Amino acid sequence: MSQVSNSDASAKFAIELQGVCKSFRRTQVLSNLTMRVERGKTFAFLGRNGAGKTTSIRMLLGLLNRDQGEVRVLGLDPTAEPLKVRARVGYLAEDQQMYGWMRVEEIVRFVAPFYATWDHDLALKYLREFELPLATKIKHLSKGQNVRLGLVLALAHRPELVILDDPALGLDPVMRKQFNRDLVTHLQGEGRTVFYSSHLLYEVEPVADEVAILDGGRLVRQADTETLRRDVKQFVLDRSALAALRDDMSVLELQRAGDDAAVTVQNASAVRALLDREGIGYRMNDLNLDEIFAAYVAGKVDDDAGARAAVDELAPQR
Ligand SMILES: Nc1ncnc2c1ncn2[C@@H]1O[C@H](COP(=O)(O)OP(=O)(O)OP(=O)(O)O)[C@@H](O)[C@H]1O
Repeated sequence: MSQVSNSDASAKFAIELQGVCKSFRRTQVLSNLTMRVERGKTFAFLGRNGAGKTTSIRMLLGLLNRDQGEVRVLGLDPTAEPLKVRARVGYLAEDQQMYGWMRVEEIVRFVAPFYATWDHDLALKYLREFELPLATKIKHLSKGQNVRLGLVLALAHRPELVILDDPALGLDPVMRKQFNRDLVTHLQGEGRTVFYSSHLLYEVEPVADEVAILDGGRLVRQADTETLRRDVKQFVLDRSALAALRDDMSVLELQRAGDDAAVTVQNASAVRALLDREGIGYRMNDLNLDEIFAAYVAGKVDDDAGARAAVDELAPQR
């Protein structure tokens, strides 16, 4: 089993979780979560509501203790050194509430002293670029302006790692797009690591280098986006051909389409080679990340045995 890093300066990974478990009372919320985020990457942390994303993020920030396992953020244990971690991390919470009575310019001055590395000129630059009115009280900002202000406060101390917890929650589709554009413009390409949690895959698809899919507190897949697109495909083939593939498909989802079966697999090149070898006709469909995400979290197939049972159910009886 690999070990987590112990030196912050040399840590290759901005985030490392090793065998992390967490329960609230008797409910297990995270089960043996192991995940690594390389520095400089934009990493999408995906899961449906309640999958355990916020719980994981609270651990990364040292706000919550794990029951088991190891956590390192920039090489530091956030439970042991929460302040050191917070000084180097920018954090934007979902639905972040700020002091409504403060003016934009006041909250920037209020937050600045918490960070030794605060760059006031940078804060002003972001405020200008995001067209945030300095003299307006926070309670009078629109939702979109509020999220952008949160981003300014999360970025102006030039953090090495930025953690965004469903940041675009509650924004309309146009604002979400704009927010992602802001993100790309201001974060990517500066060597920063961005850890972006969301339950909307299409939202992060254009910006993510790598994706982790969390389902019911378990990591079901971590891969770079290109690999996911290459490996996960849908095959449409005659149901009678299913039996030949029964033991060699890594099935995520299986649907009947008349006499055909539509099978989403996570080992497309192997399945393709097998079908070609067996002379079985098929159509192979590319999937977008939304469809891939749905196959992992909504597909009825949990494991190899489940996949075989599903194939048997769908294959025509002899
Ligand atoms: N303090 C707590 N006490 C009890 N249960 C909790 C607590 N915090 C979270 N949970 C439960 O843990 C599970 C995971 O919650 P979490 O907020 O981490 O999910 P999430 O993936 O961030 O979901 P969302 O997208 O809805 O924010 C949920 O079932 C939630 O009800």
